[in-house]
Amino acid sequence: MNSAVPRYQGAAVSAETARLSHFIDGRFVPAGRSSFENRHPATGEVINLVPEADSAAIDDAVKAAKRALKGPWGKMSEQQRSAILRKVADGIMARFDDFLAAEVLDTGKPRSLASHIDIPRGAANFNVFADQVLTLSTETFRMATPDGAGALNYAIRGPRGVIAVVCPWNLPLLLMTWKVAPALACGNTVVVKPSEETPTTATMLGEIMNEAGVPPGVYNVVHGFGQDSAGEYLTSHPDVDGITFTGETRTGEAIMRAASRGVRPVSLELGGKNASLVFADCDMDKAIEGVTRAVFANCGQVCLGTERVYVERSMFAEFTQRLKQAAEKLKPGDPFDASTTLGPLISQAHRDKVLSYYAKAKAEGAEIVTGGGIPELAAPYSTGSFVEPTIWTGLAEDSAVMREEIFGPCCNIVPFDEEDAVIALANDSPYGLATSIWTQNLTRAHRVAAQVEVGIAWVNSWFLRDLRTPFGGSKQSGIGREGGVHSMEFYTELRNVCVKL
Ligand SMILES: NC(=O)C1=CN([C@@H]2O[C@H](COP(=O)(O)OP(=O)(O)OC[C@H]3O[C@@H](n4cnc5c(N)ncnc54)[C@H](O)[C@@H]3O)[C@@H](O)[C@H]2O)C=CC1
Ligand SMILES: O=C(O)/C=C/C=C(\O)C(=O)O
Repeated sequence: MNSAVPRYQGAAVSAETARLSHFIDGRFVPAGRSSFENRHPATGEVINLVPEADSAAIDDAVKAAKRALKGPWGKMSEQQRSAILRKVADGIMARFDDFLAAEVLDTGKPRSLASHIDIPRGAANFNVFADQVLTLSTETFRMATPDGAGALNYAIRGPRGVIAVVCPWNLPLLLMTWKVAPALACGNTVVVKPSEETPTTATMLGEIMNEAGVPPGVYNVVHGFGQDSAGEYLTSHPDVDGITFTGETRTGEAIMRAASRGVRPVSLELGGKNASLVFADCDMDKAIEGVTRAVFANCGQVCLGTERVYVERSMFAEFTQRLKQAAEKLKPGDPFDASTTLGPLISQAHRDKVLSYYAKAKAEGAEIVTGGGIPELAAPYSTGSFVEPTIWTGLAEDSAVMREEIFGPCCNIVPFDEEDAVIALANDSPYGLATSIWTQNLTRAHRVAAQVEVGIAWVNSWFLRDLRTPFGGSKQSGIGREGGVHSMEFYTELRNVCVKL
């Protein structure tokens, strides 16, 4: 056990203040130009100190990753890599409680949520891509040649090389492993830059990688911020061969600019301003349950979440009333308490941003159905970054609150009369990530799903994920798709071999 990895005993928030390390070349390395505090969003208490990588530390990590491509990792068969990835998945499950406590401390999300979604998905990502790599195929073409003998073309796949993995804070382990697992399955090596808000589980995974037999240098973790810090140093490092990023659209633009130097490929999963379309012929109970999750799960900090709810006019009043009741049932507080259903926002800075939209909604003439402020909580949660779940009606389509990604537990509900009109409203957004459609008329469901300009259209569900399916956004919500074979496409380089017979 390396002392650089904190051990979490479950719910002790203030008891443990540890110092995290980078994980470079199979070792925990505390180097950096300075360190910064990582705080528990539910209370504001410091949970660990994190080193900020300077450009020399980033260079060490990238060089280690480059060397590892030529070492035992580069010589392993798909079967060997697949077996190792399964051990990584088993390792996460064996330390489930440690990962769970670390994720809850870093994010403040309810334990019940992280134990159902974040940690199991962290393990599942490794198992899915351990399978996927074993069934990966390529094309073959036989061609005619003037001498009549012909030629045979076949494609082979190889790893792209060193992949930079830049991650956000909303689903830290889940989103990081969603990229690391396929990258490793395809034989790449990675340098991960977790969000400065949630550095712990990526660091802990280093220990699991060592135990599973992942050779040194294959998985590296460096800590720090974005611009003029670890994120920028990493994405502009000339020995990085590809960059995968999930986060805000503006950051995606900066990363594309960095990737353009040296013409490196990027995979970007960016922001959203997603709509739920609720038709009068829906199953109301299911629609309320699904839209409640889509708006408020993870305190609204999910790129796939809904911030615009369009409801057919005949049921608008009842739906609004029932969503209000569901929002008011959410219970903020200690994320380790089983009865807590609403965590805090990730930070005070993010709370300031969300509250600025609450103020804008008021200024833009919204009717506040519920919420709009900060909940009253007893210490120590009174110093956490909680906000009230909030519902508005009456906002104009061109208001800032209806156009911009807020990333908080809030939505505006709008009545509609016609199917075509609501599709046009849903599509009138610079983003194109996800939509959920609520109707029992299957013909309508297929018709609407085919017209919404998004990467993911759910019918009578939300966040129902088959990890083999294409995942990503259109318009300003991203470039490329990950998931199943689509991840394999991004994380491999194809070479055509043409053999003259
Ligand atoms: N999945 C999503 O759609 C997410 C959206 N957001 C939105 O983004 C807003 C800002 O949150 P942030 O955590 O600051 O997101 P962000 O997109 O700025 O940061 C995500 C990651 O990118 C890194 N980064 C930032 N600037 C960079 C740069 N120039 N070069 C390389 N790496 C860079 C960060 O250090 C972090 O690891 C939130 O308020 C929210 O609205 C945040 C997280 C996830
Ligand atoms: O892969 C998933 O199931 C979820 C992805 C969610 C995001 O990308 C996000 O919220 O940023």
